[in-house]
Amino acid sequence: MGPLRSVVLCGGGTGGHIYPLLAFADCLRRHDPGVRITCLGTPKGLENELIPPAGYDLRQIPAYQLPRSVNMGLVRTPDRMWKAARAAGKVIDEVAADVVVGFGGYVSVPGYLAAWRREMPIVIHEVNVPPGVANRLGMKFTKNIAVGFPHQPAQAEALRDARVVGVPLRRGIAGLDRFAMRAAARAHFGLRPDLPVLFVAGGSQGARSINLAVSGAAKELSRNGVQVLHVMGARNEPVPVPTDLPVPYVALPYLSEMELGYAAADLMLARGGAMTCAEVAAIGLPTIYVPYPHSNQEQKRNALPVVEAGGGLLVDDAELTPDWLERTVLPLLRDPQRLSAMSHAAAAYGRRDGDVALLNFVYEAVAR
Ligand SMILES: CC(=O)N[C@H]1[C@@H](OP(=O)(O)OP(=O)(O)OC[C@H]2O[C@@H](n3ccc(=O)[nH]c3=O)[C@H](O)[C@@H]2O)O[C@H](CO)[C@@H](O)[C@@H]1O
Repeated sequence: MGPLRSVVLCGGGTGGHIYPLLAFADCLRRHDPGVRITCLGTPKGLENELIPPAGYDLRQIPAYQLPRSVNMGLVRTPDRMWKAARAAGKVIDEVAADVVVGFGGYVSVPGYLAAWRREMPIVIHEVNVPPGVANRLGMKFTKNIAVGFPHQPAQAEALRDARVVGVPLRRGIAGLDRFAMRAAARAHFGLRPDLPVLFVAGGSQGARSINLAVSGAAKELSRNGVQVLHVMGARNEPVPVPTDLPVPYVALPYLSEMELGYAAADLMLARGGAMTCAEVAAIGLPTIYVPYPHSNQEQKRNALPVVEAGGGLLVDDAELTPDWLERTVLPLLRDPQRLSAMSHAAAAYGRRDGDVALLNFVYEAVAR
């Protein structure tokens, strides 16, 4: 029996907040099979599609509008947020939670408020380099703040007391030996074992500008012996790819087993979502980052540190053209030493043990 009997987890809205929650829940269950795990969600959030199928109890609380700024949120906390907080409190009481662990997204604020009112431990985990509004609100109520990556000077004040624990990753990715898995992964996708592979994935939704640039470069890449594994995004209109290519170009709408894509690849082309940054860094996969140009440059700020550490390259969305890709990808894939140096730099920046490090942090917070 571990030190915890019951834990309430909250995080929702986008996958970026739910995936680390699930990886953490799995870790908790592995280490402490007797602990009761309850998750909070709102009726329409993506959490409804991801959490129950993973085998965790999801309780609904009412949705409300998250204030745009942290100060506004505290000064004029809307009635609907308190209503949601009361509903979160009911769940916390019913399951006799020892701690609330939040991963951000609007569903976590009612959890933080309810736990604060009960003077019980709150732990916040932030995946993005710049913390989101929900977590910044929560940070007013606790000093138990864990972050996925070292913070940057701009966040020094908000994250003064934060501990860097890494990002909880799915076991299939955290435990991946991509070189040992390479041949099997390439065979799985019908790729040739002997030619380099560029793996393209634009985050959980896909990215149209990336799709267009890569399909535009398809002929030239293929003529130079580069195979492409391209996840276009389930919600994106598929971009046509030339059919008469001399080497395989495999296009998919979505890939549930991302570890197979990572294992097949020599080089990745990706957005800068926090989970993607954490995953490719942890497994040491050299990556060209094309951050989503909006949302307050959040993705650029996620990708920049690993790029500055030598783990990849960064290109602005507007500059990603087929021509840029050909000029960058072809020489890189012909330079195994450079790829290997990037791989080592990425792996030194990333970490695979974020789930266990966060669990230890939670144990400490509860014991305090
Ligand atoms: C446009 C936008 O606002 N994006 C945000 C969103 O990113 P978004 O959710 O798009 O991207 P992330 O990179 O954080 O996460 C994507 C996750 O989906 C998985 N995956 C992806 C494609 C696929 O086919 N199969 C699959 O399993 C990846 O392995 C990864 O675990 O949340 C992130 C975390 O808060 C933020 O950093 C991003 O800025």
